Amino acid sequence: MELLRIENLNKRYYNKTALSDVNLSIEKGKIYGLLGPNGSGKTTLMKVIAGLHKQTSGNVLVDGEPLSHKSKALISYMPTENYIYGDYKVKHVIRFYKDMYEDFQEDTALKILNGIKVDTEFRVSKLSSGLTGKLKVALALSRNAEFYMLDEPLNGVDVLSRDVIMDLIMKSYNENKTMIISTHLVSEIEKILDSVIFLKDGVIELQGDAEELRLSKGMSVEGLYKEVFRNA
Ligand SMILES: Nc1ncnc2c1ncn2[C@@H]1O[C@H](COP(=O)(O)OP(=O)(O)OP(=O)(O)O)[C@@H](O)[C@H]1O
Repeated sequence: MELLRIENLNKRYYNKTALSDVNLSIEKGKIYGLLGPNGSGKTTLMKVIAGLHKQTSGNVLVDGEPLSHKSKALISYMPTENYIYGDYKVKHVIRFYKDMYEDFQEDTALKILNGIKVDTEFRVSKLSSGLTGKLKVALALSRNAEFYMLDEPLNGVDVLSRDVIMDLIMKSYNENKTMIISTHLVSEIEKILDSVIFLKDGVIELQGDAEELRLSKGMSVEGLYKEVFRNA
């Protein structure tokens, strides 16, 4: 069943075209990889879907309806930038999320943070970049949302932390949840993706089922990515 439909979406910042005639259908219960190099438009696309940027033209429909307060509440969006106030202790961030989001599950957050050894008495500014990355993902996944968008969750964290983050994503996923994960670290993320979207200079270059693409093209998604973006 379709959760999100994007029709003829264009986004321009002044004279820069960030997204050009994007058409997409996102089905419920799947994990999508939004893959592309720096500047390809991944963050812009997520911000438009999250309702944080207004498109220049085109339609974004969630459950068949244009973006609204109601549809935005279904989406748990993790921005790529470090948005958490550094002077807060982790426990204050949790309180903030609890106040901010009706679907935030404090017990889940505390369990995840305990499991990944993030002390809630710690100040956010004192966390390593690996722990900050894990905290951001843990907060986004602790919302009982229908639709998760994680923008570059593997960026700036070491290889071991990447494994922990992927494990968190897989443990919180179930067939009632839909996820879009953006990254340029394709080899790491490939194994958890059902479907892939290649974005190049604001244009969807390729999209499809990850397994079907591997079979039809005779290579991994990473191999395909390198082929498509080699001259980007
Ligand atoms: N606020 C803005 N004003 C002007 N141009 C912008 C703005 N935000 C993004 N852009 C431009 O739009 C294009 C797409 O940027 P975007 O951040 O969406 O790409 P991205 O794939 O997420 O890249 P990255 O991985 O570097 O975050 C880039 O050329 C970028 O410079």
